[in-house]
Parts: sequence; C-alpha cells; structure tokens
Amino acid sequence: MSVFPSSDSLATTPTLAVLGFKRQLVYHLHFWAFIAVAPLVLVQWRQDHHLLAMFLILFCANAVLVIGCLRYRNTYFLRGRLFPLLAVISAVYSTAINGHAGLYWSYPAATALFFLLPLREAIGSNIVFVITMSAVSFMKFPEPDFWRITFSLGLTCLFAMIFAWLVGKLQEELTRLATTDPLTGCLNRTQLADILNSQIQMRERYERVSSLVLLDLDFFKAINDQWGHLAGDKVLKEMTTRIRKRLRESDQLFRIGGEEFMIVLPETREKDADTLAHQLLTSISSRPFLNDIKLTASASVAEVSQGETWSVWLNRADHALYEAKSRGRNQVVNAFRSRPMNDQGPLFDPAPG
Ligand SMILES: Nc1nc2c(ncn2[C@@H]2O[C@H](COP(=O)(O)OP(=O)(O)OP(=O)(O)O)[C@@H](O)[C@H]2O)c(=O)[nH]1
Repeated sequence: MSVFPSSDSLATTPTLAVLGFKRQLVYHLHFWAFIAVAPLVLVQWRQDHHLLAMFLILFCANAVLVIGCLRYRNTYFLRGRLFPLLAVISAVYSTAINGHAGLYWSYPAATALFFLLPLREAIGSNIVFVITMSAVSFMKFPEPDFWRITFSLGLTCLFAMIFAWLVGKLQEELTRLATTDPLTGCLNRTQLADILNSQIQMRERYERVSSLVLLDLDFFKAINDQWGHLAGDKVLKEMTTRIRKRLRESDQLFRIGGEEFMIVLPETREKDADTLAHQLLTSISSRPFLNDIKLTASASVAEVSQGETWSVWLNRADHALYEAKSRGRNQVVNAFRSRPMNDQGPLFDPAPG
C-alpha cells in the first residue's frame, strides 16, 4: 500500500514517479529503523550505556522528524543526512563497547547508506565506515574475527553499492524511455507542462523571456502515401537532425504530434525565435530529404507573456501555426502576446513573418 497515495500512485510524470519512489524508500527505512532501534534505547540505558542510549534517542528522534515532515509537510528533513551519520556512529560505538552484539548492526547500517545518500557520498562514507569498523574489530576481537568482519562487511557494502548503482541506472533509463520519442529521440509530451512552466517562472521571477516555435511538415500524409510509411519515418528522423543542428544546448526539442515539433528557446526574444524559425524552414525546403523527397514546413513563434499559463502560451502558438497553414503553408506566423479578456484584437501578427 502506498504511503503517499495522492502523489505516488497517481504520478502523472516520470519525474514525479521517481520522486514518489524515493519518498517511499526514505519513509519505510526510517519507519522500520525506528521500530527496530526504539527498544534498544531502553536496553542500553539499563546496561548503563548512557552515551550509546543518547545516540539511539537522537536516531529515533530524527526518524520521527523525517517521517512527520515527509507525511505532513512533504519536505525531507535535513535531506536524510542524520540517519546514516547516527547509524554509523552508533554501530561503531556499540561494537566498541558491546562486541559482537553491536557488530551485527553495522550490516544494516552499511546497506542503508546506499539507499539514503547519493552514490558517491555513500561510497565515501562506507569506505570510512569499513575502515573504522576494521580498526575497532582489530582492537576488540581475535585476528581471525577481524578478517572475517572486514571482508564480510566489505562484501555487504559492495553488493549494496552494485544494487544501488543498477537501480539508479534503471531509473535513468526508464525515465529516458518514458520522456522521449523512440523514433526521433526528441522529448515527448510528458515533460511539456513542466518545461513550459519552468520558463514561465523564469519570466515571472527574473524577467527572463523565453519563446517557443511550433513546426509542422506540410502535406506529410502525401509523403507517406507516395513513398511509404518507412520512408516517412526516415524523413522525420532526418528532419530532427536538421533541426538539432540549428539549436543551442539549452534549447529543447519536442515531438508533440506525428509531424509536429515544438522547440522551447530559453532566454530568447520573439525576434530571435522568428529568425531561427525562418532558418529551420529554409533548411527543410532547400534540400530534398532522402535525396528525393521535397518538403516544406509551416511554423509559428510565440514569446511567453506575463501572467499567462503554459496552456495559453501553447494555444497561442497553436493558433498561429493554424494560421500559417491556412495562409498557404511554408511560412512563419508570429503569435501576438496574450490580450486582456475584453480586447478583441487579432491573435496573430497580420504581416506574414
Ligand atoms: N511515417 C510516419 N508518419 C506519421 C507518423 N505519425 C503520424 N504520421 C502521419 O502524418 C500524417 C499527418 O497527416 P495530416 O495531419 O493530414 O497532415 P499533413 O498531411 O502534413 O497536412 P498539413 O499538416 O495540413 O500540411 C498522417 O498521414 C499520419 O499517418 C510517424 O511516426 N511516422
């Protein structure tokens, strides 16, 4: 059963799904660690191990805070750094004063580091942890035990590291598959709202203006009909390559429909976006695709206006693209800025781009 039903089981984007997975992991680790460690506070206190009991109380208090913040405020208390730190200190100290009874706790502690910390940090912390545990076991146990402890703990860390690394890679790969179009490698619609929203925030907070370009191939159906669907696919790939050649690294290219593309241009005014759109149309129409197929495209340009939502922004661009098609295709139309509700002025720049 999900701990955060509203945000996790109904995640609408891969990014939200990954965040939900991480929150569930952190929540369960802290919850079950609390259940396991809380009784030990009493045991250690009764055995007059007051310092260790204090560490364990801190550990439990941190677990309660993390669980509470995650559940009720949706924040990550101290980014989970205290759990590994206290777990490691408690395990080392407990081994030093309790011998084997403390040593057993070092194995779950070492594993937890890989689930709570970024991989590099977890590797670094575990190296320090294994070395410290080895030093303590060297002083505390006979030599054969020292070797057994060092190797078994090292192996546990290695297995946990491999697992965490592979889960991270799998996560990246699944996110990539879920957010990109397999034919062209462009972003698909899943990230569209997030990326447009981030540009809107840049406009609202820092007055940094972004623009978007919509680009749609003209009469693409005829290409499929005449040359076949496979050739159509190759045209779409080549088209993507041609577009990419003209983009900056920070620009983002989406395929939002069969033969419709969207380019988000951060920190770009409408004038510059318009120049780019014209260059793109030229690069499409000036050279045949697959050596034989002549094509043109229509495009629209829209600079983000103050106070508008991403869907209004995109809608303006969409209307302008429709206008470019109805004016005869192979041209760029600039969408006018958002108007106040009672303004009945035109949606498009009356002069074709
Ligand atoms: N080869 C190929 N064709 C696709 C793909 N996705 C959509 N299409 C085709 O793209 C064509 C789009 O046709 P329309 O929407 O009529 O647009 P159009 O023919 O380009 O006409 P205008 O946009 O009005 O200029 C359809 O024939 C779709 O089958 C794809 O992934 N590969």
